Amino acid sequence: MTLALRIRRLPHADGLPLPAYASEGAAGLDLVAAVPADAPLTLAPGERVLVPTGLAMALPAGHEGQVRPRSGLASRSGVTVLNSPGTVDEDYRGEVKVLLVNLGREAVEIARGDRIAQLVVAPVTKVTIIETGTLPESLRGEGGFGSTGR
Ligand SMILES: O=c1ccn([C@H]2C[C@H](O)[C@@H](COP(=O)(O)OP(=O)(O)OP(=O)(O)O)O2)c(=O)[nH]1
Ligand SMILES: [Mg+2]
Repeated sequence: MTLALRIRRLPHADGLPLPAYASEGAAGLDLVAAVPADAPLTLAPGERVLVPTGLAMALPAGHEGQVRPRSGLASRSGVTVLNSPGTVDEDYRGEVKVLLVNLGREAVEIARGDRIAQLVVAPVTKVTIIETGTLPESLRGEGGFGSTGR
């Protein structure tokens, strides 16, 4: 099934490709950096930066956008999405931005049009909160954080 994703291009995304699936079966739409052509970003080791995509969107009802790292960029240079997976809410109409962090040992340059992350559109399950004094029993109980062994 294919849903429509309405995207508004902001002026600084002029001439850049819209998010696109890199292959027929790709799960994520690649997002590109909408930084000025004459002012690439340089990410020093340990530095983080909010990178503009130049795009605003209206996600399909009942869906979110997950901003995820690209494994190639991460393995090559150590650059990943700091708040991974970032959450784009269905009702967000501002510019989608990508919070990159350089976990590598060398500075990395991010130029206009570089594919920096990918957006996975996923259904959201909504719940109704019911406060209660007792929870249903379970086999696991309160065991967690390694309780089943290494
Ligand atoms: O990687 C991200 C994460 C978030 N957002 C935008 C869309 C999202 O709908 C909004 C809020 O994100 P989130 O709820 O993660 O941030 P918050 O710190 O809780 O801010 P808010 O108080 O605005 O919800 O910021 C992005 O553009 N990129
Ligand atoms: Mg929030």
